[in-house]
Amino acid sequence: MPLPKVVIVGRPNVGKSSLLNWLAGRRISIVDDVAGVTRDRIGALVQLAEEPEPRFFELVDTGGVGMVDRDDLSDDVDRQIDTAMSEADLILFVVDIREDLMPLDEEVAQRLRYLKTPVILVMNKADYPDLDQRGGEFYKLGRGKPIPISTRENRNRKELLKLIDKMLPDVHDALKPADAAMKIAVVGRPNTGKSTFINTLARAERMIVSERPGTTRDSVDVHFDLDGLPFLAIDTAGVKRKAKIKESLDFYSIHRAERSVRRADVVLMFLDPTQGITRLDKQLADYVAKEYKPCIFTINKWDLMLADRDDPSQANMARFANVVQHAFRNMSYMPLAFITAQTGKNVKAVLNLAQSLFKQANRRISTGTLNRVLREAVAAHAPAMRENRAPRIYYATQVGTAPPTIVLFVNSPRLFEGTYQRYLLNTFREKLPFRDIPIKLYLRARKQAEPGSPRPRADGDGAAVDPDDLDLDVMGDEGGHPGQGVRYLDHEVNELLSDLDG
Ligand SMILES: Nc1nc2c(ncn2[C@@H]2O[C@H](COP(=O)(O)OP(=O)(O)OP(=O)(O)O)[C@@H](O)[C@H]2O)c(=O)[nH]1
Ligand SMILES: Nc1nc2c(ncn2[C@@H]2O[C@H](COP(=O)(O)OP(=O)(O)OP(=O)(O)O)[C@@H](O)[C@H]2O)c(=O)[nH]1
Repeated sequence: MPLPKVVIVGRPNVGKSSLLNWLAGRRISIVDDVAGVTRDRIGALVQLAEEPEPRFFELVDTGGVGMVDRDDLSDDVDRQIDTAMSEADLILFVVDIREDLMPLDEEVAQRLRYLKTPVILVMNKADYPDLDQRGGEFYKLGRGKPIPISTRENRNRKELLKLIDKMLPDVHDALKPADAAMKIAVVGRPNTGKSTFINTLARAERMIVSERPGTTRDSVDVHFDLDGLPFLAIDTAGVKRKAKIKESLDFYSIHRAERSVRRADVVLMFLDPTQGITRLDKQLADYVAKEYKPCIFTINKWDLMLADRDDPSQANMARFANVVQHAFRNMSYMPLAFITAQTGKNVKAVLNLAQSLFKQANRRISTGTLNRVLREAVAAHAPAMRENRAPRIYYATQVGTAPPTIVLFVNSPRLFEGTYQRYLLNTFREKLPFRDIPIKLYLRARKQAEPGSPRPRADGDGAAVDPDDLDLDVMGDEGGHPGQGVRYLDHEVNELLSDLDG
């Protein structure tokens, strides 16, 4: 079961980040008084049901995703909707009840109109009940009965959570059918051979290929079958169309690549070994990591690196693997594949590997297994004392898939350093079937050692929040160790496609 995702949209300054902090039970908020402050998308884990069967959803604030161009706020709205569209199970559309209905509110409503995703219209800043009646105007947005709330005065938090609980579609139903195509995004700098790769796939006899328009202009989604497994290469530019404008990886194409990444189950990040690695490659890889997408560094044009026959290919691979590991040191779990798109060498193998990553991302580990691995990890290397307090881990549970999302119940999240969290993540990857993919880790405070006993709630509804009882921000998969876990893919046996061009 994937972790249900609730995404917040709305024009600047309506209180989107305040809402996120308030629902997540955070006292320290990351709120800024300046409208449209650039910040990264942030997420938090919100608990719906208590133990013994804790139930969570992930709340994502899309405000200020990427750059916000003040002159073109609708571009920002576009990005929010894009994110919501590709990720949300439920959307919280926030407006400011103390202001009139703004054109930008209407623009958001307009864009949401075409989505199937359920939407709750949230009127924020209803600091006292008299303000609620101002909300009549927002019925115009065509979203039914809006709910007035105040993050500042802590009004209607429980009511909103109840509504979210009711509206959140049963994610079991939303599960992909087993035979659904795996979506792969082929991204990378211009000229790295992405189109050649797709064309090679499209020409392969045993692949049934069909095209249909992708989400962006000039792009298509290419369906194909490989050994009975359906694949979908998304947002592929100009398949079979050889004449194309050599666009630089500018703002537009980064935007487009990011969109493909968001839609993808697995990303193939193309690199050209003859060109080295640039800042733009890093920017793209960072985005992939931030989205917790399984990814294969696909080093194409490997034929050119083999030109020097004196250099054994393995040594050459190891050298380039080192370069990649060094450049993307936080992403050492991502496997590498060396391919020659032009001849088809390893093209099939890279797709098999993608399939394996896809499976890993969708695996669910039982709480028993997870806690056995956790106990062993802690026994091998206990977290160090901090602030004269002993960090304690009670238990862990996997609350979602794709990415695998694990909640760790601890005495106080503050006591756990990043390095210890990374140690746990690496251990999980090593001992659980998550070897090649990012894992999301949340730390949550609970006071008692035994699951099942009541814990104080970081509820916000009048209850005092213990500063320790705050959600620690998601621990990303950062700071891996260069050189660790390098895997090459160069299966001679998988050269079935190698004579395509012949
Ligand atoms: N009166 C009142 N003000 C609020 C409430 N919630 C948020 N605010 C204020 O509204 C302003 C904007 O809040 P943010 O949470 O930064 O809004 P945002 O929608 O995330 O804004 P952007 O980051 O620009 O997209 C801040 O000054 C908050 O203090 C509320 O319930 N009542
Ligand atoms: N030697 C060699 N050349 C390749 C290989 N794959 C692609 N090329 C060449 O690299 C050049 C760029 O390939 P494209 O497939 O157009 O690259 P792209 O990434 O789609 O480029 P954009 O559409 O500009 O983003 C072409 O001249 C290809 O023939 C390969 O495996 N080996």
